[in-house]
Amino acid sequence: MVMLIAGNWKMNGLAADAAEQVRALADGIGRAGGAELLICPPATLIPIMARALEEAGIRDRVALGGQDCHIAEKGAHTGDISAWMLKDIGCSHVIVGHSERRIDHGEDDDLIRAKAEAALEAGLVAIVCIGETEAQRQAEETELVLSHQLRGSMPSGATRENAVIAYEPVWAIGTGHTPTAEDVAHVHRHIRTVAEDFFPDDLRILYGGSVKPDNAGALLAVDGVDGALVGGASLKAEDFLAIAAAAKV
Ligand SMILES: O=C(CO)COP(=O)(O)O
Repeated sequence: MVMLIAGNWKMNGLAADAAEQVRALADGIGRAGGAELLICPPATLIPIMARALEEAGIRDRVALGGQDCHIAEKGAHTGDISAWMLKDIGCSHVIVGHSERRIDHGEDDDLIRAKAEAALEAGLVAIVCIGETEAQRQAEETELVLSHQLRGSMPSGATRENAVIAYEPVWAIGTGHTPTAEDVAHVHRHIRTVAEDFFPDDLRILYGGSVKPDNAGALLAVDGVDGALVGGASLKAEDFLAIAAAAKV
């Protein structure tokens, strides 16, 4: 199975950065091996990146995605962006339920599931994020929390083609700390078992949280890891490509 290496730029990047990163991606794309590449820049940069990737001749190698979407197609929702709008500007994917949205914007599982279902309806692949906090980990509630988030936030009708699960332990995001390979294997096995209960397909499960060029090989080699969702290290094309190069083929 081809791995998906996804970059989440979060709220980073101006037009000049996008142009520079696309140039660097084009220069180094040969190093990415066979991995499927996706970048989710801030919404402001999506059309700029789409054009730049096209001009650089690598639009078919790098997919684009949003970082969030509204549940409705359109309407009076100031500041929001719909899945259909993302599709319209060239996105194929959208991240929903990232812990930063769950925490900063109080998003709950019901809302995230509705967003994921809107994404599917609009023809996007929904990347649904789940993950335990440090306190939940300390309380040994990881499996319980993940089961609950999975059951609550996965869209009905999820298939291998239209949905991806991203396991992102909140305590590993932006901290430089990562779970051990054994822990990642154990958690991914748990997620797969829960997901199998209600989806016929074997869904892709990405690992996210402090993935860097120097640990990508070890994390991506873990049984049950189908790719990575990369934050900080995706902002530099060189690092992003090095992570992609570490993907299993
Ligand atoms: O939140 C993440 C990706 O969505 C992970 O971020 P970092 O790779 O910066 O830890």
